[in-house]
Amino acid sequence: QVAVTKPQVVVLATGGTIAGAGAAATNSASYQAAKVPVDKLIAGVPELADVAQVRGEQVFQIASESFTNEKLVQLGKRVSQLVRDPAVNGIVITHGTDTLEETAFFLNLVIRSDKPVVVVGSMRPGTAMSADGMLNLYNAVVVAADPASRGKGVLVAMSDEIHSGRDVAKRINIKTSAFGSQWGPLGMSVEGKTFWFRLPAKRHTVNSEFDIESIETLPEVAIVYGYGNMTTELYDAALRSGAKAVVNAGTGNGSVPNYAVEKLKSVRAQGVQVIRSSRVADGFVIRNAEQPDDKYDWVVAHDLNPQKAKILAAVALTRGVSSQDLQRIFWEY
Ligand SMILES: NC(=O)C[C@H](N)C(=O)O
Repeated sequence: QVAVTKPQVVVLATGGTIAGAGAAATNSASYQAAKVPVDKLIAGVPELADVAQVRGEQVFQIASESFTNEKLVQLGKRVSQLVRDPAVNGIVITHGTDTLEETAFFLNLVIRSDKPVVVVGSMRPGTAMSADGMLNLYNAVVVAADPASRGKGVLVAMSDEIHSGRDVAKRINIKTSAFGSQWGPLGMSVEGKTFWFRLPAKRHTVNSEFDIESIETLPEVAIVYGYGNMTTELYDAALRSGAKAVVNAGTGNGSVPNYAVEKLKSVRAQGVQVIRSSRVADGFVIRNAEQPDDKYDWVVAHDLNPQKAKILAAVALTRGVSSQDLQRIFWEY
């Protein structure tokens, strides 16, 4: 009998609700995130051994709202190291769901490998009734172990769906079906198998011009939320914070109130990039509509939500790009 070696999958644990614990089985929303260590998470799903040779590494133990740029860079460098190990077939990252879409997009931009990198979280702690973490983790390992997942960019496995790390966003915070993609999921995982329906059209991972190996820090990028009767002093605060770019999470098509235009022009005049994005959940900003972006030398975020636009701007600005180049990057990634 020939011994069949299973694919090697490394689970990098960072905390979140998937590692959370509550006082009672009825506590689906009140619990402490980032409590359960990675080995216990893996041991909790013995079926993982049918899919892959799985080993865990505890990178952080935090709720994802506490992720910082330093932690993003540290995690990215560890992923990059592991994917260059010929013995490793795929990576799973367990992560809190609050900023999961930011980390997944960041890795999608800077990991230069076609090996599957899959980010996963849960909406209920493992101690709750109908906890979703076990199946999500199982599905994530299935996706990471499957050669069919290669070359599709960083993926997110949540609630049986496989999403592109670029498109996916947390859309509701009280349901297990919390994540969705504006342009639909790429596929599904069902009973240990993956099913694919579409591919990402934007540049990612192996085709990216960015590489975590040459990134040591990320510049500050601030988001200013647009609303009726908004306080334009928020832009001043962004400048004081040392931001190299300001993402305007504008109303509608990234619109800017008439009383805020001069302020934003002065932000740009001080060498800070201005990126028009939309506060609409599935927003899509058209260049030179609402505001004359060519004239003001502003950039539009295309279909990226403000927090994704922040990630792309931070990665692009590690290179000190011009506003024209920044706009090209926003069309291409
Ligand atoms: N569902 C979760 O994971 C929420 C938690 N606050 C986190 O992002 O870590």
